[in-house]
Amino acid sequence: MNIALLGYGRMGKSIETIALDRNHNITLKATSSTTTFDFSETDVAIDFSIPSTAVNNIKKAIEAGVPVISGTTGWLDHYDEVLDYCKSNNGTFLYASNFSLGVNIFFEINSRLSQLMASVEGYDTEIEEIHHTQKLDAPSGTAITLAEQIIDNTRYKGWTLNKPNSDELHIEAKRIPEVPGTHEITYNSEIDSISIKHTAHSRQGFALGAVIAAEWIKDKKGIFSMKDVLNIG
Ligand SMILES: NC(=O)C1=CN([C@@H]2O[C@H](COP(=O)(O)OP(=O)(O)OC[C@H]3O[C@@H](n4cnc5c(N)ncnc54)[C@H](OP(=O)(O)O)[C@@H]3O)[C@@H](O)[C@H]2O)C=CC1
Ligand SMILES: O=C(O)C1=N[C@H](C(=O)O)C[C@H](O)C1
Repeated sequence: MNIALLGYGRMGKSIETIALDRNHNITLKATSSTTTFDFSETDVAIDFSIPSTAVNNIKKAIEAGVPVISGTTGWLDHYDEVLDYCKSNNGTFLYASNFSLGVNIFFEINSRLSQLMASVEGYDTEIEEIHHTQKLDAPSGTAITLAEQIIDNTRYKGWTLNKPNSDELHIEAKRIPEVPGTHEITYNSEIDSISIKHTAHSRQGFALGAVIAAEWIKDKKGIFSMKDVLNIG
């Protein structure tokens, strides 16, 4: 399979290593200085770029008739616009805030735990995410997905990075050098605490998940999620 990498930073390079190991070819390595995207030999585009350029990258791939998967975070205010663009161009698109198998299992656990906690009184919930200091967005896309699951199932009406009101779920975003990505959800009461935590030890899981998603989506049409790829949940 021929893969175009839209973004050739930490993730783009990790994806390249795994894609080559799995006998794929890289046809484009786009960075901030790339002026033209040549998709003529491309089967699937993988976007891991920066929040301000992700929408444009995704639309360019869709316009060229190339299925595109995006792991870039921090652009979700434009998510519906991208879905509309994909539908009106009969394109193929998949976004995941986190491509690792472990985190996608963690999403299922988080959803179930929040359903259980919904009927129990006396607990306050908090999410903590820790990432490397180069990360441009806060909170992480993964923390937003986790928060949305909790909000869907419990008394919380929204999330905040600031001091929360009683109906707001607090997300604490910490930046520490070299941390690939850690997410912890804690339910605290006077009596006890319940925590679940996912710790990425490297970027390998994110990159492998992205390549598996690209292999899966290659000849498909429509809008998909990692639940479709991994057949979980
Ligand atoms: N969903 C998931 O599983 C994961 C998501 N992420 C997300 O992926 C994104 C990328 O992360 P990471 O690789 O660490 O970031 P990096 O900063 O290492 O890489 C970003 C890349 O995007 C490039 N870029 C900037 N502007 C453009 C443009 N106009 N067109 C194409 N490429 C461009 C940069 O080019 P240049 O080098 O010239 O600046 C760089 O190569 C982030 O949003 C991060 O949150 C990260 C890990 C996992
Ligand atoms: O920027 C990162 O590095 C990561 N970003 C994603 C996010 O925002 O959730 C996924 C992962 O945690 C690493």
